Amino acid sequence: MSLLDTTRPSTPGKLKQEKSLLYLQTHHQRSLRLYSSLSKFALSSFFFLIIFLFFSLLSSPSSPSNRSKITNSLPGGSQWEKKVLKSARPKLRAGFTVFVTGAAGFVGTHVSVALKRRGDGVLGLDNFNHYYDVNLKRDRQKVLERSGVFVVEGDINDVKLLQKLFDVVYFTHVMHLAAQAGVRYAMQNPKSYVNSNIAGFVNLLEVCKSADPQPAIVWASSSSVYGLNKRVPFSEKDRTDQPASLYAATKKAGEALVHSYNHIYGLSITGLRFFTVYGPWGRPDMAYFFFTKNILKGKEIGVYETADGKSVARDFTYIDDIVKGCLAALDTAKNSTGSGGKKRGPAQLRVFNLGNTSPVPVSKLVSILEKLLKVKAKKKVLPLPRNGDVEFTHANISSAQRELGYMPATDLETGLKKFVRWYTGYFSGSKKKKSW
Ligand SMILES: O=C(O)[C@H]1O[C@H](OP(=O)(O)OP(=O)(O)OC[C@H]2O[C@@H](n3ccc(=O)[nH]c3=O)[C@H](O)[C@@H]2O)[C@H](O)[C@@H](O)[C@@H]1O
Repeated sequence: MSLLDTTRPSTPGKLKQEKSLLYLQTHHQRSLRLYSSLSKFALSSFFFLIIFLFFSLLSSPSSPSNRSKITNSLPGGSQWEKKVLKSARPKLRAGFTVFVTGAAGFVGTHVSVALKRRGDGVLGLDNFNHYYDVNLKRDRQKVLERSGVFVVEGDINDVKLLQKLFDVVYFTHVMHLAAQAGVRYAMQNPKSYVNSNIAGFVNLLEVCKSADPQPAIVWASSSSVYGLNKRVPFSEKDRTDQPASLYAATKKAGEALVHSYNHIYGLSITGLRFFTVYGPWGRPDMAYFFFTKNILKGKEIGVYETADGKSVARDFTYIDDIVKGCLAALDTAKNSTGSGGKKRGPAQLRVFNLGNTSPVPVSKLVSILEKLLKVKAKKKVLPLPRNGDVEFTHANISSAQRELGYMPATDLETGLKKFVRWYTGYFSGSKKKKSW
């Protein structure tokens, strides 16, 4: 319109015609210009888009090369399978191929490293749950990696994953240590105990029973199955039908489950009743660990005593002794007799106490820690809460001694010294943290 406004027509009649003609012409020209610049813009945008898509396809994770890299490192991918096979391959010809569940746990890490060191193949599995500090589990995983043990991140409740692992590797043995541990936490989260210690265990047994050939299984039961048993020292022949906690009940359930899998499917199974295992890289939910932490921080610690005024006592067992017992159980395990879910004959079924045979009152544990840490503890004596704790534990180990050659060699003071050395190194952030 501005062009029309500035053109002054000579006659008014002509003006209308000229004006409309001029309007049509200029409108047409403007439209042409507009269309041409629009089409130029569209064309260049189109080219720009093509170039952008081309480069983003090249660099994006979904480009064919990257995509295959990612899928290869996921469970089932070829890189992943390579790692699994490398870790599981024994160095020695007669070496075992052991599947260790709960491999990034306290006992799992120690057992896996010991097996790998002596030349067995080890594949780990761990779900890295948040029951306690995951950083500690990740640091244990680094230790395992340095020893050549690959830990698959997954849960024993994941049947497909277990199946996949058993398809890829022929395991001669399974060392089943994955569990929801801790006596007192069972009151807060009972389901997690049922989920891991019963449902997860059944999944694992199902996969093992169908494997061809079947592996021999060694698994972690607990001293807590003795519950309210009063006969001391606790013998494998004593009654275990009075669990004092849900945790103990799920471990006892595990013992009943393995009986049926042994009976029906011919799986060779050995249960190990661990007695309050302690040591470097231990579990922060256990008393010796959080007592150390709280004593060093000047915080109060609650020391339980029985109704008649005695300190509760535990048959504290050092980790290295437990590792020896686990390896001996694997070494003496006979082959399973079934295959592909069918039993061919009776199979081995064993249960052993792995303890230290010398119960120590918790008050004594505290005085040893005070001496080692050179700090006086702020103790508060409390009545033993009704949360599933038992008053004392004491292992009779004659059966393990006879059949496994098990002989604990570390007393509580020596073991705690090693724990305190590790603890102070690890939490000071020094390079010692990285050493095993
Ligand atoms: O061997 C076992 O059967 C069990 O050993 C430990 O269970 P627990 O012996 O209760 O070990 P802690 O929780 O470290 O307790 C050790 C002792 O310290 C006492 N305690 C615990 C906590 C506390 O605040 N004060 C205290 O005096 C307990 O009553 C117990 O006598 C493990 O946590 C279980 O997973 C394992 O199965």
